[in-house]
Amino acid sequence: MAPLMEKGGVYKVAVIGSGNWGSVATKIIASNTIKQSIFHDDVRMWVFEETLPTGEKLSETINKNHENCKYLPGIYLGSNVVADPDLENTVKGADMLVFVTPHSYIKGICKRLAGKIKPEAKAISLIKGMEVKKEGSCMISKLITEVLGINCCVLMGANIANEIAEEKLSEATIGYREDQEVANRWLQLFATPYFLISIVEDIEGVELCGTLKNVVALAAGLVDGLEMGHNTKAAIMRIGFKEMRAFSKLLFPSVKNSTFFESCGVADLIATCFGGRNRKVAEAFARNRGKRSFNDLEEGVLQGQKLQGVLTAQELFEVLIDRGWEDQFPFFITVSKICTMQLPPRSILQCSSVLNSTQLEF
Ligand SMILES: NC(=O)C1=CN([C@@H]2O[C@H](COP(=O)(O)OP(=O)(O)OC[C@H]3O[C@@H](n4cnc5c(N)ncnc54)[C@H](O)[C@@H]3O)[C@@H](O)[C@H]2O)C=CC1
Ligand SMILES: O=C(CO)COP(=O)(O)O
Repeated sequence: MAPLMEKGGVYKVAVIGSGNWGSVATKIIASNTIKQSIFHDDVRMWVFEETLPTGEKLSETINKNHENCKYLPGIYLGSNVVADPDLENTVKGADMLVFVTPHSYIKGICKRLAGKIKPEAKAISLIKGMEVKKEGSCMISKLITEVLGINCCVLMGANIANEIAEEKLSEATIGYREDQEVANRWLQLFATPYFLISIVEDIEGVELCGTLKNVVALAAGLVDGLEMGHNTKAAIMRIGFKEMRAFSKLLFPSVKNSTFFESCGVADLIATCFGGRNRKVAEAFARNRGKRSFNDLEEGVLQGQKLQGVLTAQELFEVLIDRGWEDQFPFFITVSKICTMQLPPRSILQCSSVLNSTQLEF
């Protein structure tokens, strides 16, 4: 296999995205590039530019204070992080591209980048979501590969960004297809003593775990908002986990059972159902008895950060209907109908008994 770069070369890293996780990922990467001679010290981070209430531009304050005061306040990113509002300039000459934006924006970003990146560049997606097209569903890593023509791995896991920002111990999973050498290079870029990473050859399994757990987290938040207690929440998580696995294996028969027991699987499900933003906004939704929409609550509760689960639930609904699988996934169907206010939050409790009675095995 050809080496990723000539020996003695320096890999230049660019991060596309600078939200909550994007900023933490950049901090981790910047702490590693400065220590390891195979990487170029500077890490360029694309900022979707915005003007702060002070009148300053977000990218300018990041470069001045080495802190993302909007999406990750109080955390030093590293003096080798360069915030850049110019997308094309951010990726210029980069050998390693880290994609970490809300999934709804990624297609537009990739289209803008087509033909502007090094042909031999490698990518990794930290994005938890999928794209639904007329021809069927498409994982984000595949979309990146298709539009940019480059290899793309994924990194998913129980990774509540604010906790990793404080360097509290966490694990993550890198998923790859065929080229383990590339996956190892990504591990070198991300691993730290507080961020422990395993590698699995099951890119779809890893990415679907990261994507689908956001829908289960919404259900967990609904249960919290309905004040149903720990047993009900555990039941909802178990049923959701079962549908995650069944759906993943129906969509990609190559998905491995073992992937669900990596950090990207059961661990991320637990972390997100207890500490994530999807859970938080869904709890507020249930407390408001479904009278305020998710969009409305997202704006107020997250202040610029974005939910992935609601859009994913809708995308999942489309796939299930399109494939005629709706009867096999009552939990996913119910969550999506609650999100669009076709069903009240309490229906989450009814759908679990339906599923238990069907006893579907996958
Ligand atoms: N925050 C977390 O704890 C974790 C997040 N993730 C995943 O990382 C991905 C990115 O999430 P975060 O970094 O947390 O972002 P975020 O939700 O904190 O922030 C939203 C980001 O979207 C940007 N944005 C707004 N409008 C835009 C537009 N029109 N075009 C492009 N960008 C726009 C904002 O500038 C901001 O950077 C998501 O897929 C999420 O599921 C994964 C693990 C942990
Ligand atoms: O993916 C996450 C943790 O691994 C974060 O989930 P939320 O987007 O629900 O905060």
